[in-house]
Amino acid sequence: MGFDYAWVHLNYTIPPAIILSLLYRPFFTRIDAYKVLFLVSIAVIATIPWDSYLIRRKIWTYPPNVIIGPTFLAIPAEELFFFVIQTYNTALLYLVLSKPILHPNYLLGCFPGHQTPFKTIRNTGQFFLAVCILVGGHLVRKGGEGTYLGLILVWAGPFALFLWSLAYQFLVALPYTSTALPILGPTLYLWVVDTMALRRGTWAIESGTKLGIHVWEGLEIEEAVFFLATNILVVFGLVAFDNAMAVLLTFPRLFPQVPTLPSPVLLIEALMIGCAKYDLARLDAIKQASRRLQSKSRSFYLASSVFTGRLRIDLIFLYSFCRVADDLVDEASSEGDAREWIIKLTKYLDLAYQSKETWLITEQPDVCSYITNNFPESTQSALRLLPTHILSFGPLYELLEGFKTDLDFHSDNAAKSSRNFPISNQQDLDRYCGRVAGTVGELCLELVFHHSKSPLTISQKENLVREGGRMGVALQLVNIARDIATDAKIGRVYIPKTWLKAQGLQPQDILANPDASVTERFRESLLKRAFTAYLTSRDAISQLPSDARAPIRVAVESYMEIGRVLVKKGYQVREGKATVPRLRRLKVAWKALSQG
Ligand SMILES: CC(C)=CCC/C(C)=C/CC/C(C)=C/CC/C(C)=C/[C@@H]1[C@@H](COP(=O)(O)OP(=O)(O)O)[C@]1(C)CC/C=C(\C)CC/C=C(\C)CCC=C(C)C
Repeated sequence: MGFDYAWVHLNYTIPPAIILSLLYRPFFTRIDAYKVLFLVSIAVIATIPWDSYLIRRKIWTYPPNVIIGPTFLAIPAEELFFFVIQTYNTALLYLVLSKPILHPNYLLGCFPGHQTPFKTIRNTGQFFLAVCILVGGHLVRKGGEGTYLGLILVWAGPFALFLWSLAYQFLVALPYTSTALPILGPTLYLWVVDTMALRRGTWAIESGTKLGIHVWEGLEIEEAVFFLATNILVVFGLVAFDNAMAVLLTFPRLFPQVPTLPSPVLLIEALMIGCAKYDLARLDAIKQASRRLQSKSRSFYLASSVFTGRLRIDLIFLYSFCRVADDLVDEASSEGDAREWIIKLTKYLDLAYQSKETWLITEQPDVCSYITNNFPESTQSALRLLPTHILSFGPLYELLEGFKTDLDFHSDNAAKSSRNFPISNQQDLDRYCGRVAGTVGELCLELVFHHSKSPLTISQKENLVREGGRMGVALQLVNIARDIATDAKIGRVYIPKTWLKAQGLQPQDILANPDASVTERFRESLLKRAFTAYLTSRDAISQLPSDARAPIRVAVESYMEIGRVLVKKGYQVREGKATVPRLRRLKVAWKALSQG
């Protein structure tokens, strides 16, 4: 009896497991737990017979003085633990690195011209893996020095071939950070650990069944291939799982109901569905919407990565619609054009909500053709994919009312001196914020309620919607406080005239000198109101369904952090706007998630 093998675990495999677990703990979802458990079970079941065979054939051995003692089918307990911990570590590293990824973005539809290169890649991979299996079989049959390598190839090859055939397209499309990195990182680490274990004599590879080739001094080629192959299998398994989930979540027409933890049969079914069945318009809309989110809002992009399932996709669609509508109005070449956009958007909502039976805009030909004929190409998918079957129309019309206030600042023919300033008093400010952002809070919550499994009573929902609306106001006040100078450049002053008058000022004074020291006083007042609203509504978040609680907290906190940065001053400015540094944003998200 000895503790050498246990010592390897204590020093080299358990510490990374603890570090990764602590790092990922706030992000860990039920589906993650399912994925890891699934992978670990398969790894253990698939490795036991193979490993047992190798030990019985004395291809590798454990001196009795390095293991504690208990064995299963000749495999020491420490070795069994190795299967679990290695799979766990590689899986967690994959999860950490894949967290920001929106997997539907990497699904590829059957576009003419796209398939040929992918088929070539698939065939090349299949050919390579088939050759590995055949070479492995040959080496095993021949016996002697190639036996160990042969046994690795015939064992790992078929699993790799199976997973590659199912998920090759995803494996190729995903960024290297979530494929190559979680394979190569742990592989290199285990090569180093293995070298040390072999040198210490914790385990020994018997001569006669190994090639005697070393990758570096002390690392046998077979050991190197073994660790590379096992990490490839773990990552291929996880990628195949995510590929299946992406198909299940992206296409509600193909899979109307997706259980939180889909069965292996359903996962395989999703992987077997040919891309010819994919809804290409929906796929393209998801890609466009997530690109829009990524490029336009750092806070909500970060927050979106912690939402899961179809709620994440629908929130991105909602963001995309809000952003497109806001930009159409804000970036119109004249006030008249902007008003024209609001009329068109109103007509679009009228059409989308006139029929109660159809559940998706994409299935309403009159709405689709209205969109095609009246909106720029780049905005059309955002309008078509707004989940109107889940959202009530009231907040959407209100949002457009809010945009009208923005236009009331302008008057094409008016001289600068006779500009209009519609925010006369605090009530006007509250009404405006409620319209452009309170509504967004309400809409977000409607999506949360729809996608959540936990039941809430009508009065609980009403209370949450009220608080969500208030939280939206808080965020908008932060937005206004941040953008005083950029808004002034386009002739807008959201500081109520009554506040200005109390300081002997008029909106024109802000336009003339938005960076004057007195502006700071108004910024402080706006932030004070923002934080009062935020503190009033913050506790309501803990009454949200458990799966949405932490992600909503991240969305709110990462935006409110802009307010905290503004309060402290000395902030970074990007494109004229105060920003929260990336690391600080990540810390905020991590802290918000840790609150559960
Ligand atoms: C995670 C995710 C994808 C969330 C999407 C949230 C969403 C749909 C935002 C819409 C944003 C938008 C473009 C709205 C148009 C009107 C507008 C400009 C509103 C301002 C947003 C700022 O967005 P922007 O892209 O300009 O960001 P930058 O300033 O450039 O960084 C607003 C400040 C409003 C945002 C308001 C909300 C997101 C509502 C918040 C409330 C909740 C989430 C509910 C909280 C629940 C309880 C119970 C308290």
